[in-house]
Amino acid sequence: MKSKASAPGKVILFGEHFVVYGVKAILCAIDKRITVTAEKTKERKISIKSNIGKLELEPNKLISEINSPLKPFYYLADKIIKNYETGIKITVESDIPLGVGLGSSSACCVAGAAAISRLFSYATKEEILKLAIEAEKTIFENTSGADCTVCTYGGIMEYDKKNGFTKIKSKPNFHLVIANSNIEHSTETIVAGVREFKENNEEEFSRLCKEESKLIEDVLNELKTNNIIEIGKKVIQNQEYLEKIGISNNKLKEMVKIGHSESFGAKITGAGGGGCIFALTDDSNLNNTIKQFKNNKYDCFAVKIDFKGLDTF
Ligand SMILES: Nc1ncnc2c1ncn2[C@@H]1O[C@H](COP(=O)(O)OP(=O)(O)O)[C@@H](O)[C@H]1O
Ligand SMILES: C[C@@](O)(CCOP(=O)(O)O)CC(=O)O
Repeated sequence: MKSKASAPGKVILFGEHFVVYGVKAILCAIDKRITVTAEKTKERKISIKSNIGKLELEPNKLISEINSPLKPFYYLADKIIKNYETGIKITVESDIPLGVGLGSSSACCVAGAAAISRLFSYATKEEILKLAIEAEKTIFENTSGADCTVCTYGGIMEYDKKNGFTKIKSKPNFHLVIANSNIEHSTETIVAGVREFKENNEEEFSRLCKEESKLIEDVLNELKTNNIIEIGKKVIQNQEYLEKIGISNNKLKEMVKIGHSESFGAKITGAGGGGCIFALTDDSNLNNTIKQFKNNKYDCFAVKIDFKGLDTF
């Protein structure tokens, strides 16, 4: 018997970095997925195969001793097979580029938790989310859980540190054109850089947090009526705030400019310093926005918001 599950990636639409200091952020799931297949094996081993490599180990190893990007899967399999006399084989298929802020790690943890646990018993989405966050902590100890939450439930969510997650009811029909800078970035290093900026510019940073909060409230209002033109203006404004805190660079600025030329607005998504930007479009300017990136030799692809979240089959 095989158990299969897939989970979407995500983008941060608004509020990255400021969210670390208590401001709300808005995230959405995207229609690019990771699919995980799990099956029981007679031999008591955990074997994992993915496009990024392979791992085969006995159960009961210490997670801290495993030096592999596949360790979240090992963590999940080891935990779940503890009470059973079985081995497990896991296969990962992905259409989410890795390490550029599009939530590949959360999609892996959510799809992995669902595929592996449902091989043995029915687990609710809440239980799967809890397991997925534990697995993600084997890579990022300080994860807020926001990414795994949006990958599990799909749609658009607001999130803040104090109040957690609230699903946003509207179902906007926009397309996001995502362009990849192909510059690797470390979220941790960039978050530390922003902390330094904050410490050296307390007043300015506090003002920017207030402006970002106001911007997010405006976006939440505009989302009720799907006002893409106004939302696009907020995208541009949010990018200005991100520039001020120093997470942009010449390449990202150029990409934002290209994205902006035909769309309603473009900004960095995620930590910055590298990774991706998105341009907000609808049917009227989607193709021209893609054309602009392609003419300038940038990798890009269009996504829509995923309203399904975790899927098991
Ligand atoms: N195709 C894949 N196969 C196996 N693991 C993956 C895959 N894609 C992502 N991962 C997991 O997610 C981690 C990447 O996480 P991260 O650098 O945060 O990227 P992202 O920003 O895409 O989430 C990898 O180290 C690995 O643990
Ligand atoms: C910069 C930050 O706000 C988001 C980081 O996003 P990502 O890892 O690039 O998806 C950090 C955080 O919220 O923990």
